[in-house]
Amino acid sequence: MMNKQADGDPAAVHAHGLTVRRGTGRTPRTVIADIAFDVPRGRITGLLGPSGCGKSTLLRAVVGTQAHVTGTLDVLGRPAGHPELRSRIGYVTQAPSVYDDLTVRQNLDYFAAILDPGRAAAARRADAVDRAITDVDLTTRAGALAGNLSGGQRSRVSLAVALLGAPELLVLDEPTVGLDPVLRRDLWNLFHDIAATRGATILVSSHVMDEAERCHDLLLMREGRILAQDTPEALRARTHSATVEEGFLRLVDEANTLAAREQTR
Ligand SMILES: Nc1ncnc2c1ncn2[C@@H]1O[C@H](COP(=O)(O)OP(=O)(O)OP(=O)(O)O)[C@@H](O)[C@H]1O
Repeated sequence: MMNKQADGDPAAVHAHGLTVRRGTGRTPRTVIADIAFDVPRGRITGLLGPSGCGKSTLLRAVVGTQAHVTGTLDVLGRPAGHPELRSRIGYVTQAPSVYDDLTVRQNLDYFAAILDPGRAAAARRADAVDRAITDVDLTTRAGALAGNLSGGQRSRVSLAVALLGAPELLVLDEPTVGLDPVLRRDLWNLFHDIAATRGATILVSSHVMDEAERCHDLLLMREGRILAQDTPEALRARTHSATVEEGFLRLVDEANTLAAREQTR
């Protein structure tokens, strides 16, 4: 069954009874356990949680690169991993896939040629590359070797690659990791610009709780489970907390108390 948003549009991502096991051998470990959530279209949803809670695994499941996924996982109206989704999703992994010995523009030309091959598509490819470079604000660095860029600029090249096919859904795995506060702020402003101008849905993970305040919607994750799905404002109000981080910690304490009670029954 496809889930509907409040305005009647199907959610960009709909998960129900979603379980993921990882590891080789006879007994792969359950790292995501029977979760349900929705990612609304046209908004920025932050997937927040501590290191190792399963964020990358969940994002890999959404883009269709994760094995041992069971349950319902619909993405843009298709089951995750459907071939039709390849051109509709942009995915930026934690390790930026940028060639250091190519310039920014050459990197983009290369990936554009894979996405939209053939001589007949040359003009369309050039437009897509120009637009992606402009969108990530790297016009003045288009001729620079990727190996000579700063960490923040390299992240923006990765993002530009993901934007090439004009994706409806952008999946970003901890894009701000290792960046200083100014670069992190700039990148978050860029995500908002992209969501607003391209109308794209953005699903972005982070383990830095203050980044939660920058999202429209939140999925708070802990130990392979969704602890809460809410807007930052609603979460703060519901948990009587000044920040999302404080609210998250309250929910963790509540979950721990509940689990302890269950155990003593
Ligand atoms: N290739 C793998 N084989 C087996 N287990 C794995 C593998 N990769 C990750 N895991 C386990 O799956 C769990 C979730 O890992 P995952 O990388 O999804 O977490 P994360 O929240 O993205 O962490 P981080 O913020 O550090 O990137 C962890 O317990 C991890 O040890």
